[in-house]
Amino acid sequence: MSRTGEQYIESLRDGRTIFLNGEKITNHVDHPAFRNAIRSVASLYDYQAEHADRMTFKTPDGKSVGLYWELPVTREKLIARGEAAYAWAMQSCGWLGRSPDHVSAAITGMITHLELFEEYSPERAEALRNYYSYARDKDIYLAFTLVNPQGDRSKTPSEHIKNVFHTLGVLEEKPQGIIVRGAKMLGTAAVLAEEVFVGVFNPLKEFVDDKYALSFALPLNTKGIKILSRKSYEMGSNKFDSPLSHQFDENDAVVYFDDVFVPWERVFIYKNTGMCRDQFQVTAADVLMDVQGMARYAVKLHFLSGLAHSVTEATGVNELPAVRESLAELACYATNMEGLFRGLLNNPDRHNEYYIPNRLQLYACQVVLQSIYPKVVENIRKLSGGGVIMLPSSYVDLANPEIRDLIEKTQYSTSLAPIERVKLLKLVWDAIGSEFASRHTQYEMFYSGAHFVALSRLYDKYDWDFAKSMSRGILDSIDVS
Ligand SMILES: Cc1cc2nc3c(=O)[nH]c(=O)nc-3n(C[C@H](O)[C@H](O)[C@H](O)COP(=O)(O)OP(=O)(O)OC[C@H]3O[C@@H](n4cnc5c(N)ncnc54)[C@H](O)[C@@H]3O)c2cc1C
Repeated sequence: MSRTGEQYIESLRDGRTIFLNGEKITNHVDHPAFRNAIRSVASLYDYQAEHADRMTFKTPDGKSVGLYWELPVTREKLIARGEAAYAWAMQSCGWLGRSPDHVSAAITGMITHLELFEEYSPERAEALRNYYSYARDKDIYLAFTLVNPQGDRSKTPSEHIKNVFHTLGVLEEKPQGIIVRGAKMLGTAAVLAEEVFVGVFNPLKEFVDDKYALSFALPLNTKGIKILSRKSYEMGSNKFDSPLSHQFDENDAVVYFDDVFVPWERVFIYKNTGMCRDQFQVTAADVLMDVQGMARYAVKLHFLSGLAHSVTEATGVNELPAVRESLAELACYATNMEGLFRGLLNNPDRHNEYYIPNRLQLYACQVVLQSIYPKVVENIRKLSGGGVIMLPSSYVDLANPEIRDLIEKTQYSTSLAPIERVKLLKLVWDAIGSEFASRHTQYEMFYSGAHFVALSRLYDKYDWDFAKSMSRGILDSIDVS
């Protein structure tokens, strides 16, 4: 049997250091800022255990673990991994960006290109291979921190001369490992996960920035790791008023490494800028990871399309031609993303014995994904009008007979009873207008890198010669002599 939600919850009682609202949190598992999101993840593990036949596979020593750890040695295995990601995404309607199938898939994607690590360093390759087996067999939930804190983006980390450990770097090398100090910008789900995987996404200057060119993984309760949580959207919420924030606020945090010891067996890249780049841009880390990203996004767009349709039914405008067009646009985005996701699964490349989604197609998906999300939100805002604001202050209003009577009179709809109308519009606001919603827009726009980075990756990978060959043919056929 694969791990259960309860086992996952117990594993989080590990004494990690989290700061929130001026306090060090002692029991984050039951804390009102995090407890529901943790239980939402737990329910994913329960779902996985209940549907083990299509969500898990057996490790060499017979344990059942999530398909995201499986090496895609056949096309069918790649498709099964995608379907499992889709099934998990359906459990949160796409609102859990960093479910446990995200970073685990990145590590699996590094293993498909293990020769790259072996060429670089047999010791580091062995560390990665052993870590993969360890994390897979325990079905560990990982967060990751790849991006350096912004500081001054016109400078590389070593050029921050007044604060050289602003960005995480090596402080000291020891016989048994290294001591690291400094911050990584954001660890989404760092309060929910069991371990953190560290790498580098930003460009580094070879030789100049070597001490920042690291990759390693550690349990989140390791001495010296400090998780600085952003504001919790779950805290103080309730399911009636904030149905999404209440259960799916996966949290984001600055992760600070306060002189943390990393044993060599957990170090995968040490002082090598090129490997830090190749870890995500040459191996299948990003493409396998984004099988989850694209599945989740397609599900989320379907959810948002349905929500928009429900709003227009509630306000009686759904059959107006202009409204049908707006709704069709949403359906088009959702259907296109579904197609792009399925294209990734069904049109793989081969590397060694592995079936790997096509990198150019993934890059194109990321560019489209980042661009359309704000448009989707704007579209639903337009369709919703002021209805998402004309709402009772909280569920407590319903307990007061005088206010409830007024709510029943004012929340009129031909398709919904007044309280149902309120419930629907509160859900819409939490999806498109609340602080939780706004963070989601930022997430979709940035989680795979800033837009200019996504465009640049696509530019570099695209087959311009093929594209230009057609016009070349026409141009060459024009004889001006
Ligand atoms: C909600 C959320 C969750 C996240 N979770 C994680 C996580 O779990 N792990 C993780 O590692 N990272 C995470 N990130 C970080 C994410 O990967 C970064 O936001 C992303 O890589 C962009 O980097 P940045 O935010 O530092 O933007 P910057 O690099 O500072 O760029 C900001 C803007 O400045 C402009 N700009 C900057 N440089 C240039 C340039 N050279 N040319 C043109 N324009 C430029 C662009 O307009 C750009 O959009 C998360 C981000 C968000 C918003």
